[in-house]
Amino acid sequence: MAPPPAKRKAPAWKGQHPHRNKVNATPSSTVSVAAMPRRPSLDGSTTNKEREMQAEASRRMFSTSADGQQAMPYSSLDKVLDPDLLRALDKMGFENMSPVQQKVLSELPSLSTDCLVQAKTGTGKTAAFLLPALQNLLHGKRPPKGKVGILVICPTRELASQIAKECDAITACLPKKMECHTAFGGTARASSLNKFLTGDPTVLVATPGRLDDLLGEERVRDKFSHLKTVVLDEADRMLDAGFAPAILKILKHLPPKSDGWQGMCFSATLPSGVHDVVKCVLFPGYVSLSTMDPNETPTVDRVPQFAITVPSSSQTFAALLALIRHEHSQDPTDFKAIVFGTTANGVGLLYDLYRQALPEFKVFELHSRMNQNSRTRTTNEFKDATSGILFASDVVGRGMDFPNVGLVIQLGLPSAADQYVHRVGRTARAGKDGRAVMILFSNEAFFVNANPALPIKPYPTDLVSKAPEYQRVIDSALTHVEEEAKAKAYQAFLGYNKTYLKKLRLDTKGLVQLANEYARAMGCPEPPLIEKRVVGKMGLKGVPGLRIGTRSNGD
Ligand SMILES: Nc1ncnc2c1ncn2[C@@H]1O[C@H](COP(=O)(O)OP(=O)(O)OP(=O)(O)O)[C@@H](O)[C@H]1O
Repeated sequence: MAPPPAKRKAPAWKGQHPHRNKVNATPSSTVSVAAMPRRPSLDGSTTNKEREMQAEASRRMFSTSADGQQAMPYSSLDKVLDPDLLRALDKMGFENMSPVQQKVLSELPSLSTDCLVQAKTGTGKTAAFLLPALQNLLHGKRPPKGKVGILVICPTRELASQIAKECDAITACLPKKMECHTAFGGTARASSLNKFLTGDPTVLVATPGRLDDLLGEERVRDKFSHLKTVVLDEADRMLDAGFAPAILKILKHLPPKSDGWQGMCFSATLPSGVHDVVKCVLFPGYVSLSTMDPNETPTVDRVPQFAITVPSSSQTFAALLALIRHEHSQDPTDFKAIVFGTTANGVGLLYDLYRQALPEFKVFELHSRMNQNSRTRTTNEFKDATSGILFASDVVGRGMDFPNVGLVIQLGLPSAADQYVHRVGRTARAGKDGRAVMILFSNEAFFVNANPALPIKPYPTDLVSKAPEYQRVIDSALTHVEEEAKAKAYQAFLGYNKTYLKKLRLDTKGLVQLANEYARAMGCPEPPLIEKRVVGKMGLKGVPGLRIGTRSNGD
């Protein structure tokens, strides 16, 4: 039986913090770095080469901290963080703190203070919330075995898995393994619940839907009786109209805030109203930290951003093909790109189409119409890929860390400017460079002028005039795409754009005409059939141009 781990020294940070006076709230500046290595594997183990590459990236990625001074090495926190956490960070190649990590670890009155933290995409917020929470667990009153000490809630399944892997890497050197469990939809409820109930889930990373479902059981609620920290990652998204009801229900099932658990809210975008909604998680008097100047562009400084406007939706496919070919010709080495579409079925169509139109590229698809196993497999494959094109919906629009993505393309209107920022944040991560291009058709072009804070410029090369030569490739590729896939994309196009009629300056008749143009662009000889009940649900009953009926192999 190994001797019990030596009693851990109380952290020096309870006294004067060695760095507190050196860091203030001026915006960070970061420099581009060499390619980021493959991420540490699940247990945090990395080969020496990978570790050195990450360390090199760390040295250069955050060569200036949030206040323009030299970034602090983690080795300087030997009196702040547990030595086993520091050892794991060293193995992961986290040699210097990122600006947000430095702020959180050196500016909070204590590591158990409630905080609202804003930092640009790809700058290490995950470790910035895991480290204080884990330090408190290791050096505070540890919850009894089997009880949850840290609860992290995030918007998507893939992000929950990613945060759990980072937690496993950071705790990999602890003398006693710290279990980090996940709870999200699409996975077998019974088996993951059984593991959770019989295991020692010191950390749980969950999406709201599944967590809310599980908390309906008394035996699950009992596991949270000694909760120490609750983190909302992508906090503005977690507290928006979509997720807030589930978050409030979850909080009702947890011990009351008066029990003293720490709340932490993190995001790259924090709209002004966020201060009203974080009250459900943060104590009054919580500390706000930001590595961004209020007037700074919300996207990562180094990312040149462009927009291409095509006359109508029928030129979108050819314009996208021209753009990918042009961007690849400018930087053919390790060409790794993400193309965001607006709906799952629209993304599925893009994947089917460009697999044919771009046979020399490895293409991937990720969206909510796929089963979880396929989503997980594709996520891991694209994380490890050195090149390829991922066609994705917003299921990976926030938080997801795909190393070395050099280009993000967005087709169609993002749901909001903040979503645009998060999508762009899938490139230029960890200090690396990146580029971002939007392809909009004329009705959507208002987005650029409506968001002057976004540094979006016209794309420097005229691709629209080249579209006809690419249209031939698209037309040929479309002959290999199933009619049902086109019909689903057509229906999704109607449903998505119906919510933006006012912004698109369209009436329902104009919307159907636009959708029918899109159908022609997909090579449909006539608009696909759409069921009467679907037309009714969309509020398009009686609008001319629709073909009402049941498709032979439709849903
Ligand atoms: N101190 C560090 N040294 C080296 N690499 C780091 C450091 N901190 C984070 N990284 C790496 O930087 C990348 C981005 O980290 P992370 O995903 O936590 O960013 P984020 O700020 O949460 O991004 P987003 O806003 O998109 O959620 C990851 O690959 C992570 O491993």
